[in-house]
Amino acid sequence: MKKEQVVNCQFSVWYPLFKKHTIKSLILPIPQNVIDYLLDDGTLVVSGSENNNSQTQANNSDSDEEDIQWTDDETTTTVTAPEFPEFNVKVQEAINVLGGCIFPKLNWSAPRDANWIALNSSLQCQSLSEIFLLFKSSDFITHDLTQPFLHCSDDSPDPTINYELVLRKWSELIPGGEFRCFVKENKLIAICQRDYTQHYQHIGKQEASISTSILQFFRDNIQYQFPDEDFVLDVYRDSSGRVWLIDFNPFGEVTDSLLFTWEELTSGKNLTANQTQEETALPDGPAFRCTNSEVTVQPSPCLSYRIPRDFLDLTTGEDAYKLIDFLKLKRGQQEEEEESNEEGEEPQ
Ligand SMILES: Nc1ncnc2c1ncn2[C@@H]1O[C@H](COP(=O)(O)OP(=O)(O)OP(=O)(O)O)[C@@H](O)[C@H]1O
Ligand SMILES: [Mg+2]
Repeated sequence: MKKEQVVNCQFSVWYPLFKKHTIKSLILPIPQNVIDYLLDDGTLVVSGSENNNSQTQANNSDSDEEDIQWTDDETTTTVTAPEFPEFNVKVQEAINVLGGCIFPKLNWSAPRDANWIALNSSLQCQSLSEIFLLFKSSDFITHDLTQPFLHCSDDSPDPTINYELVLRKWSELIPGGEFRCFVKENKLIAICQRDYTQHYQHIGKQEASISTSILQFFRDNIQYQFPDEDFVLDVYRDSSGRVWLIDFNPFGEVTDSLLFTWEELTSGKNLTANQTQEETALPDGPAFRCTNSEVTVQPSPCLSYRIPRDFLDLTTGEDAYKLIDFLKLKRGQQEEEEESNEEGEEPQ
């Protein structure tokens, strides 16, 4: 994979070319101080909300009246969230233009690994502070900011990247309608169900018509129009059968090959489909793979980014037995420590 391929998959490169086939979106350049804030590990406090300010002021006036000294601990420092008033206004205006609810991305990635941290467990945002919370919690966003050219084979210096906040109008996409398409030398060679962790009955049944409509969409609107000849295309087939463009990704290791392997895709050899495809496959059409039965259902790959279930149960206090186990464990540890302290004492 070449650095130029990665550059070409940035949202602001492809969006102007394919605007009418995808979800309405707005792109805002990100100021350097905001990038610094996103990269700063220490500042977990989330800024960007005017509501936060007014709340803090109200609290301050309360405490003035009562004159309570909450803490005199010298080690306690108050971390205040940095504010970006101008950027905040621009983002809020853009969110309003897009109908009030948006899906946020950086040049390439969405914070898919961080949705569990959001109050609604979703990537739907209505303000900059919600976007910041997701971005600051996401390894995928950090990847875009720190190593966008990982796995590139050319030694040339890294191209300069202008970071941009992409705001996409929120759309309720049904996971069973999403497909990833692999394009090599301008030929659509493979199509895969995007959410391969689940079995969707309709996909297996409608394989031929899904394949035909995606191939038609590709030929009419994408082929020879993207600045590269190798790329990965994500599409959505809505309930009326219309195909929409969702995203472009580099043709290489950084992109998840789902039910195919990169070896198969790059060599083009053994690029066979599901066994069922034999009767339905288009001659010379793309190989099509989907999850065929409940047996092959897998856990979501993003689950590993979440905090362990036990932590969650303990913090919510929902599982009393886990709390008891935890306290027993703690007591056991204390007793062990006390014993070892006693043993370690030197006779006088
Ligand atoms: N506008 C939108 N509204 C709601 N959900 C969306 C929207 N755009 C994308 N999604 C959902 O989010 C998922 C990820 O979106 P997208 O492909 O843009 O992210 P990505 O970071 O590029 O992912 P990948 O790393 O797999 O390429 C999509 O599969 C879709 O389910
Ligand atoms: Mg993508």
